[in-house]
Amino acid sequence: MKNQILKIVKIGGNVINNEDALRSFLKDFAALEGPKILVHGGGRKASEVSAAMGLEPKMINGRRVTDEATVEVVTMVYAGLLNKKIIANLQSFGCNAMGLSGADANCILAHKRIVKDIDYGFAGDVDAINSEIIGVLIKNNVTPVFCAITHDKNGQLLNTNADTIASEVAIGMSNLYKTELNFVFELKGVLEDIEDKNSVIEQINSEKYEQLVVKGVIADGMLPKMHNCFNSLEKGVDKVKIGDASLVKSSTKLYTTLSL
Ligand SMILES: Nc1ncnc2c1ncn2[C@@H]1O[C@H](COP(=O)(O)OP(=O)(O)O)[C@@H](O)[C@H]1O
Ligand SMILES: CC(=O)N[C@@H](CCC(=O)OP(=O)(O)O)C(=O)O
Repeated sequence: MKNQILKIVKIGGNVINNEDALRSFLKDFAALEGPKILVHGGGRKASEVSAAMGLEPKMINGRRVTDEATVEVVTMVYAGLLNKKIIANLQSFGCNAMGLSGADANCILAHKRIVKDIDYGFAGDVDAINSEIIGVLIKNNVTPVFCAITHDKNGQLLNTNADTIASEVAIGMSNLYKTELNFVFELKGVLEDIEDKNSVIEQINSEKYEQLVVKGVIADGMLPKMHNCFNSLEKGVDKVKIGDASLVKSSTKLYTTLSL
């Protein structure tokens, strides 16, 4: 099967929060030929729902501090509302999708994120991807759709950055398939100047990446996204691209390609 290309596409919270943009993206994703996996975030919606419930959203270095009440909210938002809404839309476009958290069929095993001096609470770092069971779904023409929830096999659900899930799933699946990872967000790619939406940097290798970080061109959510891109290339993913929703239709030539 190593001659087949598996596409892993990740969509972020800003696309998900726009009803029309989401539906249009899902229509294009459904039409994508060949084996594919969708990974979705939803950070914006989770922050809105948390705030409405009187919980103040708190992010550190692009990751959500997830206390006991917040892990319940993110599970309801990611694994419930958003995942099922996405599945229903994909079904409407003829794509036989199945919505999954990392706990379902033990697809994504994680452990509580431990970082010196920062308590992220119930945030998870990925340990293992069950490529065998995911492969069985794909071979049976079922498209897996993962949300940003994993588990630790001791009954604890964990909130895991959706970019990290996408890159770990791509790495895990590269023992079975050639893998291409696409990060879809609201901009056309990684920008040289954040104020100029067309200033897309078309090629970034690891050397250029370091220069861009030092110059302060890459910041906020783009920092963990790029880190995940290079991590996946180092661990066997064949191709990584960052761009807007037209990336999936291959109707644009303007996007960022990452290389080592
Ligand atoms: N050089 C850059 N090019 C593009 N986006 C950048 C750059 N530096 C920082 N960003 C920020 O990173 C954000 C993308 O990260 P994030 O919000 O985590 O994406 P997602 O929508 O996939 O969750 C962009 O919305 C933008 O504000
Ligand atoms: C631990 C952690 O930070 N989890 C993320 C998961 C969702 C996500 O990554 O959503 P976007 O892709 O829309 O940003 C969060 O709760 O925001």
